[in-house]
Amino acid sequence: QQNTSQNGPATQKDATILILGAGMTGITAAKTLHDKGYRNFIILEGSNRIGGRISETQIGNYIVEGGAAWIHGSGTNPLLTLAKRFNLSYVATHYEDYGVRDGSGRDVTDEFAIRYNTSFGPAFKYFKNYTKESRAISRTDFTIRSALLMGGWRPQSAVDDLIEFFNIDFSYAYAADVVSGLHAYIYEAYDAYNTTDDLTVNDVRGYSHIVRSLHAEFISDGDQRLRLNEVVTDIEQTDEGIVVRTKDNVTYSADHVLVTFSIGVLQNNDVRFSPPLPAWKREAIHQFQQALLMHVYVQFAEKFWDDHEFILYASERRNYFNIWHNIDKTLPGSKILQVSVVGDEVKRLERLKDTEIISELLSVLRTMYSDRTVSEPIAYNIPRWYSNPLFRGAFSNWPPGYTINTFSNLQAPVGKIFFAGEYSDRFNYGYIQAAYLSALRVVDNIEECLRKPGACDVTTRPKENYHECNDHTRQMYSANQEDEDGTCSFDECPVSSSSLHLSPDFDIFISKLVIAFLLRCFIL
Ligand SMILES: Cc1cc2nc3c(=O)[nH]c(=O)nc-3n(C[C@H](O)[C@H](O)[C@H](O)COP(=O)(O)OP(=O)(O)OC[C@H]3O[C@@H](n4cnc5c(N)ncnc54)[C@H](O)[C@@H]3O)c2cc1C
Repeated sequence: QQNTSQNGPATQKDATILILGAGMTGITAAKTLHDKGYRNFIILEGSNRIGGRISETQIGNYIVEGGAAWIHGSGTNPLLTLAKRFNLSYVATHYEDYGVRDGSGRDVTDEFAIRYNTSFGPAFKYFKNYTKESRAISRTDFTIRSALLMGGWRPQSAVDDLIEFFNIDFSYAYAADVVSGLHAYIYEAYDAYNTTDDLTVNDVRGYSHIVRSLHAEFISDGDQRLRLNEVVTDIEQTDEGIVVRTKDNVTYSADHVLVTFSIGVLQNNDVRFSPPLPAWKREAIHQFQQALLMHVYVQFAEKFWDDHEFILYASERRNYFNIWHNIDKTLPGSKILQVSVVGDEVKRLERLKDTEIISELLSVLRTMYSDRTVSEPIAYNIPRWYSNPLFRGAFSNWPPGYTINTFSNLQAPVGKIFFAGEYSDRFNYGYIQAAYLSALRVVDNIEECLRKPGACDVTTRPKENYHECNDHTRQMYSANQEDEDGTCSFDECPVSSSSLHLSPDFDIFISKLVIAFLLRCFIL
């Protein structure tokens, strides 16, 4: 491959590995490669900074988080370990400290608490148990909505809608109807971290201080291996290697490429692959979900709102400035409110002018506080992630019916093009710890490739028929091979009769057939 880079080192290829994207995934991957002794990499980042969707922004004299704002899960969460290592400042999030107002400005906090305790809370518990049980016996997928319904939750009022929105939509940025119940692993991840707590970041250096600190541990300022403002447009893979082209028509050549762009960027075809990605990979990418979330920050001269950490608005219009986070609690004296919306409402708002958005949210605040004076804000900040071609949304979500097999395809490399990012960690997808963990996983895979030249030359579809390994699946299928990630592959043998249950006679017939088939498998 000819070296056509304008400013690359004078080697046959510009680098052994090109890392595309300098968010948490890209920087963690580069640091891990560095620590393992692989130093011949180049990081290409489209924006003028590192950190990606971890991005602080200024409002008045305060620094707030336009993207990720929470450490989801304390305890042994590896993200918290990083936060502690780099002295990031954060405070506990008190979701239980809330007040609720309705569309007439009435305080309906008690009604909210009663409905939560008597109906939503038990149904939510039911859903979590049902999920665990369903995995243990390999049930097919279901939506969070169906599990909540089975648990007895039937929202009937604006207050009920708000309870659900605060507990489901505010986490997933999708409604319960379109989130996989079977693959809602985050609660188990919390269990594994031995925590139920979230932490709000309130560091003047911004949450991205963690990414910058990781970066500073292995690369010094001015090191040419990090190239900012390089928007990748094309990735071409040939037998000789991989060539990456940028918007400014600069090309970089390498043996391996790690793509860390968001699932939204990949879905939007912002980057062309040549040859095109195989169908199994495109299917895996396009069927996953990119959730939309927008945090708007407004600062006022005087604090007029209730003294709770969360101020909730029970509106007849769901997902319309319902969740207000009182930043005055996390940045005392700031007189800042953060309001969050998700989904299609984000698309609508991102198309409006800032002043139009502020005017809408002010009218909501004036409805909630009809008895008080709500003056114009003195400052505001409105991050737009959905319309930014480098992000195309906030974080990933696992849709109902999306299988573990397809998820394996989502993680899998295509030849020597590797993929990682917050969407590609099975148990923490969506969160920053997922970005971090996915980088560690993918570096192991790249290293295997580097150690055994030729091992990754062929583009193969990953194994079929993945199921979670447990006693039930072992009984249902014959040949199995347990993988490190806890999945089993059952490549050849059929489902046993126990799952069919048509009639006793038919069951016996099928059993005989299965035994004959298993014997054949065994002999072969
Ligand atoms: C509003 C919002 C709120 C969130 N809240 C939380 C939270 O509270 N807690 C939490 O844990 N997570 C949260 N997240 C998710 C979290 O930010 C992500 O999971 C994580 O930062 C993703 O890191 P990444 O490196 O995988 O991807 P990214 O950060 O997206 O990094 C990918 C990089 O690739 C670059 N790039 C994209 N396209 C190109 C191109 N064509 N050429 C070159 N470079 C390109 C981008 O500029 C970016 O820097 C939130 C995200 C948003 C947007």
